[in-house]
Amino acid sequence: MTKRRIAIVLFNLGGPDRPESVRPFLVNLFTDPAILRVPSFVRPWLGRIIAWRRTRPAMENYAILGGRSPLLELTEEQGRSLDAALADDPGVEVRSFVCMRYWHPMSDAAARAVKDWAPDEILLLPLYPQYSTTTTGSSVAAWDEARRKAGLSVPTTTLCCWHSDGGFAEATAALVRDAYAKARAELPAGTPLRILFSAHGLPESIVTAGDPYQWQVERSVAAVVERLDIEGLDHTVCYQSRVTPQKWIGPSTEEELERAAYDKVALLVCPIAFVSEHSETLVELDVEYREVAEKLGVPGYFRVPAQNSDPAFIGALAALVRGALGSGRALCSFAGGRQCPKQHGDCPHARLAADDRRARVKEVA
Ligand SMILES: C=CC1=C(C)c2cc3[nH]c(cc4nc(cc5[nH]c(cc1n2)c(C)c5CCC(=O)O)C(CCC(=O)O)=C4C)c(C)c3C=C
Ligand SMILES: [Fe+2]
Ligand SMILES: [Fe+2]
Repeated sequence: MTKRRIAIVLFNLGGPDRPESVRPFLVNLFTDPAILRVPSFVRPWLGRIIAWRRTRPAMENYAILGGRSPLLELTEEQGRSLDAALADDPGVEVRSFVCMRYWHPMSDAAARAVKDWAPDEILLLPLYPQYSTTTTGSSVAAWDEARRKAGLSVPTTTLCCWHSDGGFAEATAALVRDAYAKARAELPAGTPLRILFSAHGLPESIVTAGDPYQWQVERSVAAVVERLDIEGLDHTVCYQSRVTPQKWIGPSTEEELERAAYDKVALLVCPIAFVSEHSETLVELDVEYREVAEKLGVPGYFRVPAQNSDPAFIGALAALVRGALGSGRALCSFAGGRQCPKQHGDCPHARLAADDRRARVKEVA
């Protein structure tokens, strides 16, 4: 029996592979219309200026990691683990391809590699659990352009988001449970412990324009907390990595460090929007925020590791792949495996999130 060949395209952001790549990587990022929302005649100039200004702090961060981001290796390993998890599935032959948005391998190279492999079907799988126009939306748009250029026309399913997926929530809860127990064992008896679910921030204007990301982050946290099932658990959601002067969604992770110092509670920080280690976990959370927490006198600072190729997490991805195969449509795991009838950014869940956000903005005003 011939097997159906399935290409899984793993989307992630990408990161510089050496110090000289930092500036062009940042130029790619800040000239993306999904990131810099200004008229198109201004964007190439303004994007380059912002990238120029961001280069030095970014280089300092990557220097701590040996001058490069570990994201590509970790994503490739996730791909190999996913292929291994699906290797014995009957009737299909699966191969993962990494497709980064702002540094190599980017969409053009990924589309060519997929075409050379000649799949019967393609599954676009963002390694972002929550949908944002700035991440998954941008990657899907870049992929679509690249696959057209490559002359690749194969039935394609897009998994738009999997923020509340049970397998993802359970795998994440298991990592949190383990780190929580270790933190408790290290802390003096009676020291209160709070979990900070720290997600990448977004400019507030992007969220009020209807981006469902913040709403989906809150759904992810609720799904993990439900599975943790710890009585009276002290936890909160906060947002890190602000890099532009506009107002970003909050509370910021820095504000939460201050509140923890004031409340005299130790912190366990859990990245909730990244499923791999990279500069924003290894430098921002592990070095910068730890230093701030120590200076502020927070009585303890611990971190939950990112999922990387954790077997339970890879198992959850494999289950998502099995559920999505063969639909040939845009899917949203939040719809319980049913397809989103509209474009990814316009799915009913995105609208639901936007309505919810507007209601909250009105409440505050
Ligand atoms: C306006 C700027 C940015 C928005 C909006 C944004 C959204 C966003 N990003 C991630 C995940 C990652 N971001 C990474 C790096 C990175 N992101 C920005 C800016 C925005 N991101 C910059 C300038 C950088 C470069 C690093 C730096 O200068 O500090 C990375 C990769 C990091 C690595 O190790 O290579 C990831 C992953 C999410 C999930 C998100 C919104 C939902
Ligand atoms: Fe980012
Ligand atoms: Fe949806």
